[in-house]
Amino acid sequence: MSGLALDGLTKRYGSFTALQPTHLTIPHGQFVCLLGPSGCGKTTLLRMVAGLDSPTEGRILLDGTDITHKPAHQRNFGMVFQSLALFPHLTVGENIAYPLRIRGVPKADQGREVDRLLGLVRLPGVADRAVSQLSGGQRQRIAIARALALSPKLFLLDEPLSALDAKLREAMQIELKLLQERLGITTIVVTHDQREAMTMADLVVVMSQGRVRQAASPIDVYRRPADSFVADFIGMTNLLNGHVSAGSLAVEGGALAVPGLPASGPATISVRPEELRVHREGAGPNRLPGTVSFIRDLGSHVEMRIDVAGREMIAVATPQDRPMVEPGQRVGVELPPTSCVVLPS
Ligand SMILES: Nc1ncnc2c1ncn2[C@@H]1O[C@H](COP(=O)(O)OP(=O)(O)OP(=O)(O)O)[C@@H](O)[C@H]1O
Repeated sequence: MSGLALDGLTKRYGSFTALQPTHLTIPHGQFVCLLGPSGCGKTTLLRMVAGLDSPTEGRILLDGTDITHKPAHQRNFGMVFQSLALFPHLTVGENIAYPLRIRGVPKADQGREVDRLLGLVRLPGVADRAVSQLSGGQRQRIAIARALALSPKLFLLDEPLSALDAKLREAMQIELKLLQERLGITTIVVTHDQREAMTMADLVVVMSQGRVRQAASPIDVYRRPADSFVADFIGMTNLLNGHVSAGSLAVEGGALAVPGLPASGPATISVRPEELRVHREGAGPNRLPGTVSFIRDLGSHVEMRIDVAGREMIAVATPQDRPMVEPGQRVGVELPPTSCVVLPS
C-alpha cells in the first residue's frame, strides 16, 4: 500500500502505557491531525513515526516497507518540532540550507533550493536576514521551509502554531493546508486545538488516554462521533442518558423518538446545539420542557442555556432564526430525531 501504516504500535514507560496498541492507515498525500487533550499520547505517537523514540511493540510501515528500526536521520522526513528550533546565530538562508549542507548538496544548488523554499512559504528575499529579525509567524514559516528541504516523504509537525496569537494562527492554518495541498506531501500534525484540526485535516485522529477513539474526516467526527468523549471534545454538544422503553428513549423530562436505538437497556445520545429548536410552547413531538437560564448574543450567533429537568442544555441559533425567548421563560426544546446520534454505551 502507498502510505503510512501503524501496525499495533505501542509505547510503554515501565508499567505506564503512553500509547495503547494502535492500528492506523494513512494513505499517501493525506493531511492528518492527531488531536486530543494534554497527555493523551499524541507526541509519543509522532516521535515514534519520526524515529526519535522506539516503540515497545508494533511496526511502522512506509509504502509497505518496515521502517520501525530505521534511524531518524535515514528516514528523510521533514520535522517541525519545538526541540528543533532555528539556529539563532545563523541567517535564514543558512538555517534552511543546513539540512542540504549535511547531505552534501553542492553549494550552488543550495542557494537555488533555499530560494525555492522561501518562495513556497511566501517569504522571498529574506535569506540574508538574521533569525532574530523575524516575527514569530515568519520564524515558523522558516522552520517549515527548512523541514521541506530535500522533498521529504513525510512531513511531521508538533504543535507548530501554538506560540502564535489567535489571528495569525488561523491565517497560518489555512496557509499550511494550502501548501500541503500544493505539495501533496503526507503530513501529520499534533494539535490540541479542535478548530485547528477541523481547518486543516483530511483525517482527524482523536485520542484520549493513549488510545485512538476515532479516525475519520472532520465532518464525520463532528456529525458521527464514535463515543461520548469524541462528541464532547469536538465542538459543543448535548449528551443525554436514558433508557430505551417501548421503542423510544426515556430521558429526564420526557420520551424521545430516536432512530437507531438499541432494543432495550440504557442509551446515550448526542445532539449538537445548532440542531436544537427552541419553542415558546413546551408541548410537541420530541420536545422537552425547560426554562431558559442564560442567553448570550455573540453577534454571529445566539447561545441559549436551558434548564431541562435539572440539566443544562445548550442551543445555538443564527440571529435570523433566533426564537423570541427571555431568561426565566418556560420553553420547549425540540430534538429533531435525525439530529440525535446514538453513542455506544
Ligand atoms: N520519557 C517518558 N517517560 C515517562 N512517561 C512519559 C515519557 N514521555 C511521555 N510520557 C508520558 O506519556 C503520556 C503521553 O505523553 P505525550 O507527550 O505523548 O502527550 P501529548 O498528548 O503529546 O500531550 P501534550 O499535548 O501535553 O504534549 C503522558 O502521560 C506523559 O507524561
